[in-house]
Amino acid sequence: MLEMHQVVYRRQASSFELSVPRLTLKPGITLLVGPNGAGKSSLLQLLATARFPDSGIIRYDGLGVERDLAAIRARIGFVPSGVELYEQMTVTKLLRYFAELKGGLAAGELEWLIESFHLGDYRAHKIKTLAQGVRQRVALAQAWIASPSFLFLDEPLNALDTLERLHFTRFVAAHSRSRTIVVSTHEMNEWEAWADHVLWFEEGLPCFYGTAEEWTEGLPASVWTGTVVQGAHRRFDPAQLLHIRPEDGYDELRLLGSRCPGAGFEPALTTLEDAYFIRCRYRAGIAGR
Ligand SMILES: Nc1ncnc2c1ncn2[C@@H]1O[C@H](COP(=O)(O)OP(=O)(O)OP(=O)(O)O)[C@@H](O)[C@H]1O
Repeated sequence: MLEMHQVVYRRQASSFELSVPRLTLKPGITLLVGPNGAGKSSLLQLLATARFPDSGIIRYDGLGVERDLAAIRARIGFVPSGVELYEQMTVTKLLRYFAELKGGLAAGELEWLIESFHLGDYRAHKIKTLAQGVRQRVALAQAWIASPSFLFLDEPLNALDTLERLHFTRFVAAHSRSRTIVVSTHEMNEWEAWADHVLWFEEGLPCFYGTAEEWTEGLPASVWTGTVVQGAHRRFDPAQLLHIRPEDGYDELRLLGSRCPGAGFEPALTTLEDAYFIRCRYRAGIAGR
């Protein structure tokens, strides 16, 4: 359990302020979403103890940084955005080095990391020679050293190819039980099947935290799919339109609306990303904002 209480953090050399009055993050996968500059990376840096708040408290299963920083850090795995790795080290040496910082490798752990993150072909390769996606896999692998209870992943799918994205999201899901994992992402669709909770940030403030079901329920609009004659989509507000697929003589539409947009339309399942669009578009109409 991860608890934040009256946390305020002001970013130096900018007017940005992050403020979390009260928030308890539950075990499982929490998707951290919000626009550029909302404070997602800043929040993850605070949670990972890479930065400290100006005021307020963060507790990790009851432990606080003022007394138990080393013990807390030993239980955290962190992948910052744009992570920098030691370019001259080989993959094996780098993983061993990160493991030393966390108290050493358990028996078989190095092999498990190399296998889990598909790094077998790169053991003896220097970091500077690796493609971006392979570097990212090394960055992800180091976060799993020592089986952390808390994982903070800043846009972890960046640079991964399509198959590796699927592999990684499945891997995280398979290892999310009894861990608190916070994943910042602009790609909600890729986490659709695995997200337990959603945390929405805007301008340094949390404006929603709840289960994935709560995120998609009770919204002021739904998603509708249907067909219209070609060009007729122009009668809809462009902000409502999610997809337009031109077919032979007609357009297939997917759009947001508080009621059925007309004959030939039917309700569609609201995805996590749809709910994000709805919440942004109808913000003023959503209670609790
Ligand atoms: N290195 C920096 N120096 C000074 N200010 C910064 C720096 N990085 C971010 N900021 C400020 O902090 C604010 C929050 O940035 P942050 O990176 O936490 O947002 P974010 O939600 O992660 O954005 P993105 O989706 O683009 O990654 C930014 O608007 C910016 O003003």
